[in-house]
Amino acid sequence: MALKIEKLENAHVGPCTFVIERKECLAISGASGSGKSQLLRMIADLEPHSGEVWYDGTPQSGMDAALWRQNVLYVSAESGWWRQNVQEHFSFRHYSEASLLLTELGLDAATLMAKPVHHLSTGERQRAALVRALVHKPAFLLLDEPTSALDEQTSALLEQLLLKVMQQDTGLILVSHNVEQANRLAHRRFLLKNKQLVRFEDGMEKL
Ligand SMILES: Nc1ncnc2c1ncn2[C@@H]1O[C@H](COP(=O)(O)OP(=O)(O)OP(=O)(O)O)[C@@H](O)[C@H]1O
Repeated sequence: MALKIEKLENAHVGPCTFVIERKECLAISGASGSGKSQLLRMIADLEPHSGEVWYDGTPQSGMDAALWRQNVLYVSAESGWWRQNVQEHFSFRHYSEASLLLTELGLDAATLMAKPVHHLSTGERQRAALVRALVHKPAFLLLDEPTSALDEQTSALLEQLLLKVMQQDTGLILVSHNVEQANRLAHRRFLLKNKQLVRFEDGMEKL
């Protein structure tokens, strides 16, 4: 039950090759513009690329794109919303689970669900976007700076939730500038440098 990334490459990043198992967290850091988001977006099949990604033995090129993105789900730091109110982005069958998750993230679920998206704060929108992804129970979750708009206390709630999600069989690829957060969550850390992923441990590049 793994996601295998093989020689994945576009003009901005790669070729990158690595494997991540479910229940595992792999953190990627790197300078602004080094290609972290591009890498996640290629893995989620949201950017043209060469190379291949395999999900539990099935290649990305052999799976319907919508199904792929449900299993290998990218959550951007700046989420897109397409309807007026938050609750319109959740199907009825996901509503109670979404409410529980929003509460775990320190939000008043009923109030937030009823709000127009454009009335949410940046941090509220960021948490709601994560919940919108989690209700689909992805096998692998690709998180792009998931706490960039959150205070320390709320970030801790989100990290607790991510640990729980991992225990429930989801693999995480976490892009984060927050070293402490990467150390708390990740089993392995990588640095993206000169378009390549370099193993990174104890603040040192590992050859
Ligand atoms: N749609 C696009 N068209 C052209 N170039 C792009 C596009 N998106 C990203 N790039 C370029 O690709 C490179 C990598 O961008 P990317 O967003 O992956 O960086 P990042 O490491 O995630 O940066 P940050 O930490 O600032 O979010 C940058 O040079 C960026 O300008």
